[in-house]
Amino acid sequence: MTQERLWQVLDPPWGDLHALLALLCSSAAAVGLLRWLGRRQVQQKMDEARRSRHLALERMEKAARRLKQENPGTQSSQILSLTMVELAEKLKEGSLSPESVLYSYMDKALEVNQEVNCVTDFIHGCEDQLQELKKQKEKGLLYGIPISIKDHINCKGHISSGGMVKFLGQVKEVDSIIVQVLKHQGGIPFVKTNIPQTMINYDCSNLIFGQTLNPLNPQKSPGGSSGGEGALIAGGGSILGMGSDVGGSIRLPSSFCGLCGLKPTGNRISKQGVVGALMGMQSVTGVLGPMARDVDSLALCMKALLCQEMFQLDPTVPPIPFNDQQLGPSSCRVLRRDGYFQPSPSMIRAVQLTRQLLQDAGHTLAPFAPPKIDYMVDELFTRGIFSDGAAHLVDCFKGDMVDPNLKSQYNTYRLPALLKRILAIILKPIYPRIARDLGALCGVG
Ligand SMILES: CCCCCCCC/C=C\CCCCCCCC(=O)NCC(=O)O
Repeated sequence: MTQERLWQVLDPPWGDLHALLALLCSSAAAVGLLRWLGRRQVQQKMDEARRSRHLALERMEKAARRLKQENPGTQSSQILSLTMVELAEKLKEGSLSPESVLYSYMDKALEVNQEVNCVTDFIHGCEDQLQELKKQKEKGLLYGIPISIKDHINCKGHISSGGMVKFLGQVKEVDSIIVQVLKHQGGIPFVKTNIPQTMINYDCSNLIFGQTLNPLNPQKSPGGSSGGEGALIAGGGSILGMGSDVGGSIRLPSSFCGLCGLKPTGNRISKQGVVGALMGMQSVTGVLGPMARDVDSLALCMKALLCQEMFQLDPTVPPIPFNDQQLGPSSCRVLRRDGYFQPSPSMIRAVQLTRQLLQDAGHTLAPFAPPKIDYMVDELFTRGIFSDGAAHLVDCFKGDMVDPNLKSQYNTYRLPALLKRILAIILKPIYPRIARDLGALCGVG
């Protein structure tokens, strides 16, 4: 009776329940088919990107072989053992040729990549650049230095994937400003390196290019998000790399891989020409910066980057050159613990040793305790980077698959704000920190 009345009200054109069921089933099948097609499209794009990488690495192998044949008698192991400052000097005085240095690093990078999966592309224009260098009237500060570039920093003729399917196939038509300046200073960008999907992560894995391992211990992560850089430089396949950092993406992989990394002050280096998942946030500034084996290399790189070329190409960068003076004895603050994360015994020991070394080198040291650490982390940092409630970040996953390493993070980001707030209230007595994270993930407004 009720069913009959329902049919009367609905006045179904199909006539009976079977037709309704058939419609429901076929709708479900259509949805399933569309999803399957969508996933297949994503899979095809990822396969295509992997094929391109494979071809690029084959091309790199051939180029290295050719350069080797053209420069017989080069002592690659000797070149690879030089510090960046020593290498720069030898290149400048002409006792080493940019060709021999480039192919030594290309060879080594290919070897390291086999072990830890850190290279995503070969910047084939580096061969033309060897010729360009010969035309430059003055030898720049990075003359002939091979440089690795994090995936998301645009290089002409290459994609910047950000570890996301949505950026695949978008070949960049111009170099980012940082790459233009590196080239202006004689540097030779030669490979691009792996990152985690979206780069908002401290590991280094994405579904397109896979997981990067730590060359010091392949059971471990190199850290992220500039993890491909960390792994390649620590493995000896690059002497200088360009990374980026919002909340640790240069500092963490540098630390995990036993390297030096610098997160410069916001807007010190132009960010024009990079892709990312967190665009436009103003309160927490993302920056590009160098990673290398020692501090002198970072200083040389910063000196090279902070030049007229950079200030002219991007007038929003304050035209303040590198200040050599500050490399002398200085007054430093030592952060023994930040009051938020528990340091491991090895970290405590490392800080103590560094403190001693700095003191012995004549620096004046004083303790430093960051004020209001909980407020800084939760309210200024987390709420700052997710000021839109992580909406833009969640949007980046549309038409993509989520890397298993990011699943729990992603699922948390996409909870409705009301649910995040309710969960925060429930979890507050047991897990106050997670509760504060959830509150901060609601964003502002
Ligand atoms: C049960 C799961 C709970 C998940 C809670 C998630 C809370 C997330 C809070 C903060 C995460 C912040 C991650 C920031 C990573 C930043 C890395 C970075 O610097 N990337 C920028 C870059 O590469 O340029």
